Amino acid sequence: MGERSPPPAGRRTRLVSSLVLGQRACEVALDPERGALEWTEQPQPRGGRESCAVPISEIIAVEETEIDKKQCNSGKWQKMAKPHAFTASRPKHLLVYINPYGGKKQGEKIYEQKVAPLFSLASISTDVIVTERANHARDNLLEVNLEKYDGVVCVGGDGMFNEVMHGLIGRTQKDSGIDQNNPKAPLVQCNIRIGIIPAGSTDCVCYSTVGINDPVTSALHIIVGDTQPLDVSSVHHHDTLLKYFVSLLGYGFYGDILKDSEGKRWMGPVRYDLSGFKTFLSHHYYEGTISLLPASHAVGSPRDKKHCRSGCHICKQSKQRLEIEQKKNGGEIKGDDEGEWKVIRGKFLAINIANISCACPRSPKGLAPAAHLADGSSDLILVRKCSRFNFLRYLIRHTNRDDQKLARGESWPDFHCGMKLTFPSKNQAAKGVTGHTWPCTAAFDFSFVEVYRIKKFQFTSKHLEDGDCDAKKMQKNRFGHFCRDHPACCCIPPSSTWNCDGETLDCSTIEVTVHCQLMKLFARGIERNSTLEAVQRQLC
Ligand SMILES: Nc1ncnc2c1ncn2[C@@H]1O[C@H](COP(=O)(O)OP(=O)(O)OP(=O)(O)O)[C@@H](O)[C@H]1O
Repeated sequence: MGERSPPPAGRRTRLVSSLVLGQRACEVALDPERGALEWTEQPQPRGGRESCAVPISEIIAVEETEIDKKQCNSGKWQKMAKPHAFTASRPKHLLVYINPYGGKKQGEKIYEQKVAPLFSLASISTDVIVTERANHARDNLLEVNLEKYDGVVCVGGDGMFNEVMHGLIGRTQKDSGIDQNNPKAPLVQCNIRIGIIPAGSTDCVCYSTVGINDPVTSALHIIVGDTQPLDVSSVHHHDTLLKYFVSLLGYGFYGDILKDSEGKRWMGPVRYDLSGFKTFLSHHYYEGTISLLPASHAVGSPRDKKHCRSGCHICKQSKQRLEIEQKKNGGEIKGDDEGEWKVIRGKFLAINIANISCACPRSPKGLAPAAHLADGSSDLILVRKCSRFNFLRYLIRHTNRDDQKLARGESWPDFHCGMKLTFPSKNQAAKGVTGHTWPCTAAFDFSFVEVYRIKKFQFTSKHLEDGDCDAKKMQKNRFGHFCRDHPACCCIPPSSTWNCDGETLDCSTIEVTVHCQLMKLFARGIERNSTLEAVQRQLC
């Protein structure tokens, strides 16, 4: 480096040099205007010239060699004098929590073999804590001196991320004197970013925010200091905070599956398939009253095809509109000024609130394909009482093609985090197996399914509205007579359980509030032309 080429008219000086890549000679240029390092092959006698560029902000380390040295294969990577100089957002010091028991118990190995060497190459120093019990990371975050860290990394699955998130949100509110038990309290945004190194069973949050479950990709997002804001919802029972969630809050079908699977932990992930099958057969519905506050600020709808992608303009616009709305209300979240509540009563097989798409490798589109990561809203999906056959069609349709064709070789839904889709084998495709045609186009188009984009939500189970005496009557009926509607179990349970990001909640009466961009991740959202985009395109 060091040679200067004459600057093209109207452009700033570029730093130009040459580089030998194997047998090929390249011209290398540092272009400050584009913020890119470009290299172009010298023109070949037979023509053809390849050009590549990498954003300067994504360079992790530089190898330094002596100019006249013919052989430069020392393999020694030099750390740059100012390794963090490229962008101010790069982390220098990280706090890392590893769950040694998450997923296939590979957390420590994944971190040591795939992530730690990259952090070291990028001159990032770390304090590593291997957790010794559940909630170790959460409790530690409530006390540790966070000022010296530029980010927190969790190595594990969704449960581990949830723990770290609860620790950071709790710590931020505690430091700011905010009462988390007050459902109307405006929570303070957490400024410290979380990086997720996927090492769990599902890793839905990582998949929905990065587009792939790959420890190296996640490590690179952390190193280059990417930032992805993320909405978080709080769940209260009267004046008590129950939990926060970022992906799914489900009542009825998904709550019952989780409840049933709890006693089968020893079976591993297959327990969800078994409990799912059992819950599907029992076909329980639950009565209750839903009150929802539509997300009037949100641009778009749960039915549109504008999926949340890197640098999403829908998230940006929605946040701006929400801020204007809140300023109009004097910066406070006040009851009536926020909009008109809608009340829905009925019998439901499933009530799902999705903060994000809930995509995962087994369900690449997710439960709510159009849900956004940071628009201050959630997608509410109500599945009203319907026949078992129709409910199965709905479950299968979740990972179905939108063009009215059921995926060829369709299979039983995957109940763990979404629905399973089976593609035809090459042989089947060659034989022209094309699948069936159903009368509806997408999961949300069934007459018994309703979807809303919301910012607040309340639910009261019918047995609580009617008073405890009705619940007692139902308990009595349990052994009294055969239940016509529910032959599988002989009675209707008075209420289901809420499945809150994979954990059960004890209360059925709850209040949910979406907090716009409460958290920040080391991620950049799903990029266009990513692996996930390719899979999703295949599905549409
Ligand atoms: N040392 C530990 N011993 C026991 N449990 C732990 C420990 N560290 C963390 N946990 C708990 O283990 C639970 C599950 O962990 P994690 O999410 O990493 O894996 P997983 O359940 O296999 O993956 P996923 O949540 O993606 O399905 C978390 O709720 C976390 O609180």
